[in-house]
Amino acid sequence: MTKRSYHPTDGRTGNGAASDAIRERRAAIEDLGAALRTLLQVSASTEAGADEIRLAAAELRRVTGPLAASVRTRAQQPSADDLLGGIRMYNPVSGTGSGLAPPVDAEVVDGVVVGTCTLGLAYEGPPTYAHGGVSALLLDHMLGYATTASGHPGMTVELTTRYRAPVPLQTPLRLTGRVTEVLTRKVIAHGTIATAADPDTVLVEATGTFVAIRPEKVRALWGSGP
Ligand SMILES: CCCCCCCCCCCCCCCC(=O)SCCNC(=O)CCNC(=O)[C@H](O)C(C)(C)COP(=O)(O)OP(=O)(O)OC[C@H]1O[C@@H](n2cnc3c(N)ncnc32)[C@H](O)[C@@H]1OP(=O)(O)O
Repeated sequence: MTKRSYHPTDGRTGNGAASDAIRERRAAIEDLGAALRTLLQVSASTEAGADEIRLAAAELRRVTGPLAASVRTRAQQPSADDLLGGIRMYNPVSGTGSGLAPPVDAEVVDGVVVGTCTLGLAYEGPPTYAHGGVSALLLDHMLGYATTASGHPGMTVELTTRYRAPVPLQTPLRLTGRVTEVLTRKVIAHGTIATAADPDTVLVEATGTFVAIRPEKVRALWGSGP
């Protein structure tokens, strides 16, 4: 069994060349991301009174100030990222620095991307189950990971999701993504969501088409490059 994955702070980095300062900053970003995730989940589930909620909101605005003093623009990539090394700290699905990300932890096992995550109450759609758009987000990521890992990166041009059964919150999940067909510029991939306890019962599946970006499109979208 062969496995491949990337992680920003435990040495499994893309190029292994991060300086101590970058590693330290990534660890701090992870710390903040973890705190934000806890906050997001608690904020979506707290039954505290209005006074406590207002107090927390004021405190949060206060601590945001120093961070907001130095921010990047849309045109700048995060200095802690390593695009070619596969490290994106703020990816909204897998980024350990993102409060939005569950985060999904994924690795390639024998050509299939296998991911795990648990969705908290902040991702609720129908009561006690995940929002369907969140499932689509997770699957788009798994399929995109699979196409990139197969050496055929591209952008999603079509994603078809089939919701067979609701995805339970606060339950460890198992996600998969695999490339099923490589055409000239198009790659087709398929992915699934199941619970970790019952991986053979597919709750949601998706098929996606990804298109390799032509150099002129790269220039049009990102100028000299993202
Ligand atoms: C260990 C290894 C670790 C690796 C570690 C990686 C980890 C990291 C994982 C991150 C995973 C993130 C995964 C998220 C991926 C997004 O979410 S991407 C964001 C969402 N997608 C977009 O915004 C794309 C929007 N679309 C576009 O900008 C343009 O369509 C594109 C993609 C630039 C292509 O434009 P274009 O070059 O002008 O394309 P065009 O020549 O018109 O069409 C090319 C082909 O595609 C076909 N096509 C175009 N549109 C469609 C369509 N809607 N349906 C079907 N076919 C279509 C055309 O028919 C044509 O096919 P052929 O005629 O050649 O057979």
